[in-house]
Amino acid sequence: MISKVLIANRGEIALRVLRACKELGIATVAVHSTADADAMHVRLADESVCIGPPPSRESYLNIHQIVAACEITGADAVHPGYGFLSENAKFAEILDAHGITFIGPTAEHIRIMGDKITAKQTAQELGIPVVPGSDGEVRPENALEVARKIGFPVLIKATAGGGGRGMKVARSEADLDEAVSTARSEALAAFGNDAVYMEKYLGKPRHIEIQVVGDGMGNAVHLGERDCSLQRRHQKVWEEANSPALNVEQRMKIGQVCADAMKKLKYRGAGTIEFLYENGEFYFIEMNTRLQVEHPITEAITGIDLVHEQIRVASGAGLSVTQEDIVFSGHAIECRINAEDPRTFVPSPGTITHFHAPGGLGVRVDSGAYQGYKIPPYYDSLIGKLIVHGRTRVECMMRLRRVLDEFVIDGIKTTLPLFQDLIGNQDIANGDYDIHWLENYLASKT
Ligand SMILES: Nc1ncc2cc(-c3cccc4ccccc34)c(N3CC[C@@H](N)C3)nc2n1
Ligand SMILES: [Ca+2]
Repeated sequence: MISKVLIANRGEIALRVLRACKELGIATVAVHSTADADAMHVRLADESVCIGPPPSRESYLNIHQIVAACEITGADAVHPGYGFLSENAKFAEILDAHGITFIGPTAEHIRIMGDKITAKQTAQELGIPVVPGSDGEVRPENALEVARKIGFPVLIKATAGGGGRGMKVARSEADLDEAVSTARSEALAAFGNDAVYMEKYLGKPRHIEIQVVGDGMGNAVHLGERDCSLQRRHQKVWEEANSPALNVEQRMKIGQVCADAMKKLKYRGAGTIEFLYENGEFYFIEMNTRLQVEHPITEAITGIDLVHEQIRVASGAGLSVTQEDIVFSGHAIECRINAEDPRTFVPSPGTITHFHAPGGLGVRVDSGAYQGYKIPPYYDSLIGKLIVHGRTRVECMMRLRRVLDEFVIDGIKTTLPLFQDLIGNQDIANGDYDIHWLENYLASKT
């Protein structure tokens, strides 16, 4: 059984993990940089340890400091949150070597899914539908042959990439050589690994991901999908559960395919299987071996606390639910609130002079912000997540409209006005959008 969890993260997700630990009666250790000393989760934690100066690589990414903080406090488990070290196989291995429980998948599974070529090969072996493409790495000498087999347009992706980093489109044979050599050199520069692979480029897909949880012993469940198509420069802005594009049959089918795959893999912990969805077909692109920012909308429609499940599984207690126990109820939408200008998206750090979170039935605000809190400029600009649930998408949208007008954050600029704009848009009301919709919409407004 786990007795003390060190939360190796900051901001809203650190508070989120702390809340789950407290509900389970588990002691909490917060770690923070000097810039986050007055963060909400540091105040609420049973203990806190300063692990370094503001730069992430000297604090939240500093494995030695985090392991030292475990030794000092006697923490017997670490929750990595998302980002930072959450998908760092070496970190998981080092914790294992110290006898400290890593609340997440095995280092082996983190590694397999972190390499996008092995991730795709593994997905295919497990019966998950994938995007047509190269079976493994492509090199300059075989790129043309592979592209002709796939058919243009093709997309070149870095195997060490993910989240949209290191991708190049080639629309014809004339573009191919340059696309491949540019992708390889950028991948080498960004990830220290120049291996690239090739896929059929899908023009107007939605981005739909399936939440799964496994107990590491061959049991696994799916918790439905999240539609994350509304993105800007690979930063998700607005996410929904369910997807407006799927019906119950499709949901159950792709969910079961993913759950069965996780059983075969004996996957341990929470995970997200990412698909592109186009013309009624699902195409696997990546798997994330971490809890994701947008997990609360899945919690809203299932009533299941995903961090509780992660901790249960890590402690060997197994899943608290079987697939039959899971009921999907209603619709949820998450709006990511960033300390950014709502039109230019330029970061807007500073001190919050007024903070009034909305409330009422079906309203959740996950944020570590408060009146007088100073947003540091060193980290990403997410300051909170607004999650709204309703019995139907229409009711959810009506509630979201009311809530957006109630939310007060003064002293800095935020992206709240963007959502007040989107909530009145006909395409959004109809759920009629793909991965390019938001960037096209924003471009049409300038
Ligand atoms: N074969 C093929 N065709 C089109 C694609 C288009 C994207 C993509 C491109 C641009 C924005 C996106 C937003 C959400 C999901 C995917 C994208 C894409 N991504 C971007 C991030 C990473 N998850 C994979 N892969 C693609 N793969
Ligand atoms: Ca990913």
